[in-house]
Amino acid sequence: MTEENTGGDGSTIDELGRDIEQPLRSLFVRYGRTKQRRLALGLFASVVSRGAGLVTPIVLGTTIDAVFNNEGAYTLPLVPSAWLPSDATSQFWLSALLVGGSLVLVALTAWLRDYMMNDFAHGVMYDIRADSYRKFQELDTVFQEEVDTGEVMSILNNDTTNLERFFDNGLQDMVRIGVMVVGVTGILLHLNYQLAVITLLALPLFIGFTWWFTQAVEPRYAGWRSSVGHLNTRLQNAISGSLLVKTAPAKGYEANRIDNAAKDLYDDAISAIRLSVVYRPGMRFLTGLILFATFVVGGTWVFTGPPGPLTGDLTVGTFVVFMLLTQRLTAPLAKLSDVVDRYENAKASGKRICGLLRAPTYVTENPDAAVLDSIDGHVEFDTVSFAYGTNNPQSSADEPVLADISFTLNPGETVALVGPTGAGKSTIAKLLLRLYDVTSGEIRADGHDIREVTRGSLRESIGYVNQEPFLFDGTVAENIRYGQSQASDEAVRQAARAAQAHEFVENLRDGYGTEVGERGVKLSGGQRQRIALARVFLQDPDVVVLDEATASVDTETELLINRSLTELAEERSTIAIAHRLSTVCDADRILVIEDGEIVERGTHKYLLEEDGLYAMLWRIQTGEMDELPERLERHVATDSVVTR
Ligand SMILES: Nc1ncnc2c1ncn2[C@@H]1O[C@H](COP(=O)(O)OP(=O)(O)OP(=O)(O)O)[C@@H](O)[C@H]1O
Repeated sequence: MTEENTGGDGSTIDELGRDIEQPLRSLFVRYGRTKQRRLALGLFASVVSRGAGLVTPIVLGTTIDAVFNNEGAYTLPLVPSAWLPSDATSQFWLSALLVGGSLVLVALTAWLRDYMMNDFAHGVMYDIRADSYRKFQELDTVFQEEVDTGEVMSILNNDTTNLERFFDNGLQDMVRIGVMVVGVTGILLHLNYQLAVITLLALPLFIGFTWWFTQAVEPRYAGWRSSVGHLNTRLQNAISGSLLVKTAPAKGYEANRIDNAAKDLYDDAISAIRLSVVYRPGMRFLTGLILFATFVVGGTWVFTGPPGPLTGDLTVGTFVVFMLLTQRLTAPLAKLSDVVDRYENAKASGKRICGLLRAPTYVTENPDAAVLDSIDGHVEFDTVSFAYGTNNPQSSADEPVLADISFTLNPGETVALVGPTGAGKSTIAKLLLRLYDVTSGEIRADGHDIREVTRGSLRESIGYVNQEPFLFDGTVAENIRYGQSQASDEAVRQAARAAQAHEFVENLRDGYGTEVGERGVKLSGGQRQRIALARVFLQDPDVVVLDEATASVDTETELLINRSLTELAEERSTIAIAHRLSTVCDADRILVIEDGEIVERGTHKYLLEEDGLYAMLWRIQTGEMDELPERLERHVATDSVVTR
């Protein structure tokens, strides 16, 4: 499996993993290598443990014949006769010693096997989980936007659990089956090859039946895993949008959609299970058949001598050993169905995990990228053009969104971006954070092309606050400290004071230790916004990007927040995006964006005098104009894209 760009065939994770022939081997090679010693020890212990388990039935057979029935010599496979005692008492005690010793050996090696194999399996799964998340985090923003959250959750959760089950128990069962088939077959052939052939006659049936099952079930398992992802996506959407679901007019709409996704999952699961319920009992029947055939042929042989074309003697002892060993053979063979079932399920999951791991990235980090220590806040956009599709060839969003954007932000200055909805303002901010790469042109921070500096250091130098700040489930202090875990309590308080948050936080039930709930639901929109601002104050960046930071709060809170925004912008280079022009009329420069282009630029006063789009927007907002001019109506009616 390689991680380089795969290009072409669709964008979903299922599609990316579909052509991988051996996903489990790929994952095993990639993640198991560093844990080879544990695996080797585990496998060795497993072989010894299973082998030692065969000692009891073998010893039992020879003891019955030679010691109790006085029939035949006291022999043991692989042990020269000269080493064995000749009197019955010594033979009996040697048998007792071997049975007791093998019991101890089985217990010790079983412990070593379980310890090593579990350590190996869980270690591999830990690496796969951590890597899958890291990979998802590294993926291009455009790709992340195309993949559903539920889908990724189901890969990180359900698919890895499926794989864990296989690496954990499946591998052990495979070894067990291998040792039993090879070991027991060898012993049976050694004891009485003619009866052994009867016993082993059903083996080709096992193989054929299992082959049929794997071929038939593989696509069904892939469909099942994919349906789990779809249902997760629907559930995730419905749960996070539960307010809309509750208040939307069409009451049963979401429930119906979940119902449909659940029904698809049911259909796919049942279609795979239908095969599995034929296969499993079928395998059990075949194993029973082996036992039955051995019992009937062997029993007749002991009673009346060799049946049919068979020749020679079969002693009671050998017959007992045959039955005991055949049981040891059929029990793991019956389990083969579980292993194959688990393997096929894990294979389908493995494909999805590999799909995620091989997802191509286009916004990549230059290996020689410099670390941006601290910048003096000088930012330049130089003839920047952008289309979302260029960051992901599979994307259909290939229309240009920005064209020839050029402007300079000098240290300490505030540049405001205003303009109709969909004009491209937020896209400009996201390009500066390198969430996407420009299609052409260049963005420079302190003279460095931002593609030539590490993304981490670039983003550390830029504080970003948007309209819907995200809070994690945790305390107020943890949220302010997010990403800066070393910050002292005093620094957190100071940041909260600067963000006008300290007072309300102190009044919460547990002050800074108050739990904010998932996504901060226990706080109001304005409170969440101030916590997010405190986070940026603590970060103390050189450049601040405020994307509609006050859009979702009431006028009183806006006044409070504006006070802290002014403080935040002081001595820092600031890009402020706003619809409410009153919040940016003091900016050093205002850029008016329309259809992805800068159509006007200047100070508030200058732009009013120019009497262009800005003046039009201003008059509407101040109530001087109450009819929407045609130029603006067009923007509301259509989604703006660059038209030339
Ligand atoms: N992830 C995306 N993939 C594809 N197209 C996008 C994406 N995000 C935004 N767009 C498109 O890019 C254009 C500019 O969007 P952007 O969010 O930059 O506008 P905006 O000026 O910030 O709008 P608003 O003022 O409404 O926030 C719009 O046509 C939008 O549909």
